This record gives sequence, C-alpha cells and structure tokens, in this order.
Amino acid sequence: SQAFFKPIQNTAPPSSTGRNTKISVIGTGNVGMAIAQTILTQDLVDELALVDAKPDKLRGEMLDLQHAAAFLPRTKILASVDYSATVGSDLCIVTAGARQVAGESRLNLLQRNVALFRDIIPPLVKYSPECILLIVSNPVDVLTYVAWKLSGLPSNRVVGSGTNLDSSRFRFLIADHLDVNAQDVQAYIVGEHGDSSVALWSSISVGGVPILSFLQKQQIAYEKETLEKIHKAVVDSAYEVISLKGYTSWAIGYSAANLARSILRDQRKIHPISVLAKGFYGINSGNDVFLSLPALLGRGGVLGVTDIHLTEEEASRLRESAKTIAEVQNQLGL
Ligand SMILES: NC(=O)c1ccc[n+]([C@@H]2O[C@H](COP(=O)([O-])OP(=O)(O)OC[C@H]3O[C@@H](n4cnc5c(N)ncnc54)[C@H](O)[C@@H]3O)[C@@H](O)[C@H]2O)c1
Ligand SMILES: O=C1N[C@](c2ccsc2)(c2cccc(Oc3ccc(F)cc3)n2)CC(O)=C1Sc1ccccc1Cl
Repeated sequence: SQAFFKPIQNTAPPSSTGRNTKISVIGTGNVGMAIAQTILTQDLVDELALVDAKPDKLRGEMLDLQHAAAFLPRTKILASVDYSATVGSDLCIVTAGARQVAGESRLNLLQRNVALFRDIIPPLVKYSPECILLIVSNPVDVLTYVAWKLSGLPSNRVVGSGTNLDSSRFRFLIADHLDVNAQDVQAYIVGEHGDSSVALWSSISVGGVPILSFLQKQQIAYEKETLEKIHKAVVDSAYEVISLKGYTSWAIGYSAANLARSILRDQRKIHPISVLAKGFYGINSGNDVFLSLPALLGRGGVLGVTDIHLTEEEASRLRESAKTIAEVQNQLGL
C-alpha cells in the first residue's frame, strides 16, 4: 500500500492512541451472528473475533461480514476454531450451545451444554484473563453460574443476558398497549429467564410516571390482569416466534449488543441481567445462584445491584426461583 500513497514528509510516528477494544463471539449461529452484526453496525469495537465448532460455517460468516466493509465502520474481523483468535478480548459473548432435541428434558440439554462449556470457558480465560464473560446460551442463569465456576473469574466479571430480553419484550408490549415509544417505558422483569420470570409491576414507569398512577390519571382502569396478560405475552411471544421462524435472533442480538455497549463504553447503565444473587432479597446465601436483578453495568462488569422495593409476593417468587435453580445446579457436581 506504500506504493499507492505518496508519503507525507516529517510525519511523527503514530502515538499509541489507546489500546484497541476487542469482543469475541463464541457460537456463530442465529444468535451469535445477530449479535456480531449489531456490534459492527453500532461501531462498538476495533476488533471482532468469531469462534465456532463448524469451520466452514465460521469462515462463511466471517467472509460475508467482511464483504460488508464498505458500509460499516472499519473493524478487524477474524474467525477461527482455535481459541487463540480470542486473545486480548475485553468481552467474550458465549452463544454456543447444543440445540434442544424433540422430547429432550431441559436437564439433559443443560448437561450437554455444561460439557460444551468445559471446552469453551477455560481457553477464553487463558487467552483473555482480564475479560468480562457475557453468557447468552440457555439455560442462561445456570450456564452463567457454570461459566463463573469454570472461569475462576470474580463474580462481577461474569454476567448472563438473563431477563434483559424478557424485559425488552415487556417494554415493547407495554409501549404497544399504551401507544408510546418503548424507549420511554422503564420496566423490569427479574429472576429466572424464560417461563418463570417475575414482573416487577412497581418498577414500571412511562415517561417517568409510575404505571399504576399513570393508568389512574388516564382513567384507564387498572386491571392487574391486564399487566399479568402483558407479562404472559412476553412468554407466549417467545414461543410464537419459535413456531413461526424456528429460532429468535434480532431481539436477543440487539439486547446483547446493548449490554456490550454498556460494558465497553462504561455506560454505568442499569440492566436486568443474571448476576450472583447471593445475599440479595433474602436469597439463601447457602447456594451460589445467578438470577436477574437490576444491576449497574460498566467497564468493570457488575458495579452494583440496585436495592429495589419488592412486594412480599415478588420476593417470595425470586426466592422460589433461586431454590429451583440451586436444585438443578446441585445435580451438576460442579
Ligand atoms: N438468553 C436468551 O434470552 C436467549 C434468547 C435466544 C436464544 N438463546 C440461546 O442462545 C443459544 C444459541 O441459539 P442459536 O439459535 O444461535 O443456536 P444455533 O444452533 O443457531 O447456534 C449455536 C452455535 O453454537 C455452535 N457450537 C456448538 N458447540 C460449540 C462449541 N463447543 N464451541 C463453539 N461453538 C459451538 C454451533 O456450531 C452453532 O453454530 C441457545 O442456547 C439458545 O437457547 C438465549
Ligand atoms: O426467545 C427465545 N427463544 C428461545 C429459543 C431460541 C432458539 S431455540 C429456542 C426459546 C423460545 C421459546 C421457548 C424456549 O424455551 C427455553 C428453553 C431453555 C431455556 F433455558 C429457556 C427457554 N426458548 C430461547 C429463549 O430463551 C428465548 S427468550 C424466552 C423464552 C421463553 C420464555 C420467555 C422468553 Cl423471553
């Protein structure tokens, strides 16, 4: 390229303009590639490494993304089945996972994914001992615990996407119900990701107005069942997307990339993500469980957990989820 450009005289050597930022995405399936694409579009990093177990799929995805370079901010994209490609990552996002086969129990799926994590997590930490781990693979709460145990990292540097996706669907549905912008709706679903999540009604605000008083002011009859229906729709919509397209990708892609932005740009934003919940809300400190709570997220990972007001029913459902997860974890022998 030197022959192409006429050198400019007396140019100073490049000063170190700060270390390059790097994200590695492990698992280049539907979710991993949606996350990768969003990271590139939002110009979040200088370098993006892709790792998967299928070399052809991996190379195909890398080339396909590289071919979009003319339309994207300059980002170095590399891919390999060898974890050395992840060296020096600031953030490693794990979406690798075995697909649940028809009739397979969730425990069996979990055990297959634990076996995968034994091959994935140690090399990630070996090549990037200072990294933050963001787990997306399901069952995400237990697998975040598994990643933490296998990594040896401090718990503030191991998080799961948890109910971040659940909460974003919840915000969309509330916003749609009230015909307002979803970015003006604050709403938290916490606890276990998926079917057994816990909606925090008291946390819902629209344009800063708590939903319950918003509904009263708007003379919209406050029907607890309306909010329960919206929470149920969060779960039903996941199953509807699966039945229609066979997988989910765009919403989880945007929500995981939003977590990556909060970390790499040190946004100190509060997200409902899977964190070590020991000691919060009376969750039994005898068991280390990861559950979603509204947590402050920045360059150091989890910077704190908000002390939200929970009704007795909400606290009791959280503790019940913690108990269920602990029972599953105890069968893993980790
Ligand atoms: N937490 C959430 O909100 C949420 C939402 C959607 C999907 N998910 C989960 O994300 C995971 C991925 O979903 P998907 O649709 O992308 O699945 P997928 O099957 O399309 O992709 C999984 C990828 O993992 C790869 N893989 C398998 N074993 C590997 C290994 N040992 N090392 C590296 N790569 C390996 C596969 O080759 C595949 O490309 C699933 O567990 C799914 O349940 C979570
Ligand atoms: O949108 C999604 N697509 C999913 C999926 C993606 C590829 S195959 C299955 C999906 C959908 C429905 C049930 C389903 O069952 C499981 C299975 C294992 C598990 F640990 C969690 C959920 N998984 C994974 C997943 O977690 C979500 S989000 C979601 C799921 C259920 C209820 C509420 C929400 Cl917010």
